[in-house]
Amino acid sequence: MIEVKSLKKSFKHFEVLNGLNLKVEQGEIYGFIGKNGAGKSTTMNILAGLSKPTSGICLVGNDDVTNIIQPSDLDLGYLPEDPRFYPWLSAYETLVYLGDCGTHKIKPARVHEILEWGGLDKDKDRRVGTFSRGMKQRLGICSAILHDPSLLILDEPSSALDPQGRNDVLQLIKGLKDMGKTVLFSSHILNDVERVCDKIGIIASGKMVLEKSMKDLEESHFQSLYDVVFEDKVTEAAMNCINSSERVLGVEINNQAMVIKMEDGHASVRSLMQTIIDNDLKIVEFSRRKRTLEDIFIKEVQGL
Ligand SMILES: Nc1ncnc2c1ncn2[C@@H]1O[C@H](COP(=O)(O)OP(=O)(O)OP(=O)(O)O)[C@@H](O)[C@H]1O
Repeated sequence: MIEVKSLKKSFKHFEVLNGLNLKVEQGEIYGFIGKNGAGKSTTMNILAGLSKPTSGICLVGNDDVTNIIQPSDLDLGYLPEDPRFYPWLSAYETLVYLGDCGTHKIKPARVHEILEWGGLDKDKDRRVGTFSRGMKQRLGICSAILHDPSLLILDEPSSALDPQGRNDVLQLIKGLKDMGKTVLFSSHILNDVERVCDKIGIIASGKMVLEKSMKDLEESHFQSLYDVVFEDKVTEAAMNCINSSERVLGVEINNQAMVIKMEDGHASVRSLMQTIIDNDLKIVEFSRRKRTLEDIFIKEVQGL
């Protein structure tokens, strides 16, 4: 759906994108993350046909956006970082107005359908100037989807919102996937990205430093550390037994909670379990520690 290769963009002598590669498959929710000023909006503006790259390939669907003359010809919906609306118009009037602007003339029935989908049907006659940030952001997503595009590019759709507002927006993003849409969205809130994305891309120093599906990421970022909580305090003898058992590299204990560092490989857990059973220790919790997206993000952008 989106294929970006060796994308470069400079503002006068200031190089923001320095050979960025990015690939979004059809039907995917893609989380685009990076530090402030990393170049996320710059990339998204180019993809939406709103800005020209210095060089590189940028395909969106069947269109080469580097040559696009009229951005509204593209089969995509775009939500800018800070969407603005006429405060004196109601939500309904806003969508009717926007629906009348482009090449597609949107019918009132579609406006009602989209307002209902965005959870704004009850507030459709209220002036947008009285809307909360969360409502404005939902209206922004409704505006982006009004003409039923295949791809949605959403610049920080949830970042300025409270937990309820973020949850509402994330639910809408999931709803877009259920409709078969492809979504590329940027965010600073890594927890939001983890909740809804199929794939993530981390941009740093003008390049993509990591691009992986969440599934691959989860598998490759498991650590060989196990957190075990026992029902009773572990005796020194039992602890020594675990510590000296096959494939255990180290043990830390704090009352009933133990952190066990193992050699890599699935067989390790079986031998650890056997040692625990042999020592007649009752387990309350047993989990493998995973690096969070935040750990991964910090590691990838560190020192660049
Ligand atoms: N029109 C412009 N002229 C000059 N510099 C620009 C222009 N647009 C963006 N920049 C600069 O390019 C860099 C990347 O900006 P961009 O908005 O793409 O970053 P971002 O990753 O979206 O950041 P944020 O998360 O803060 O929104 C920034 O240093 C910004 O100041």
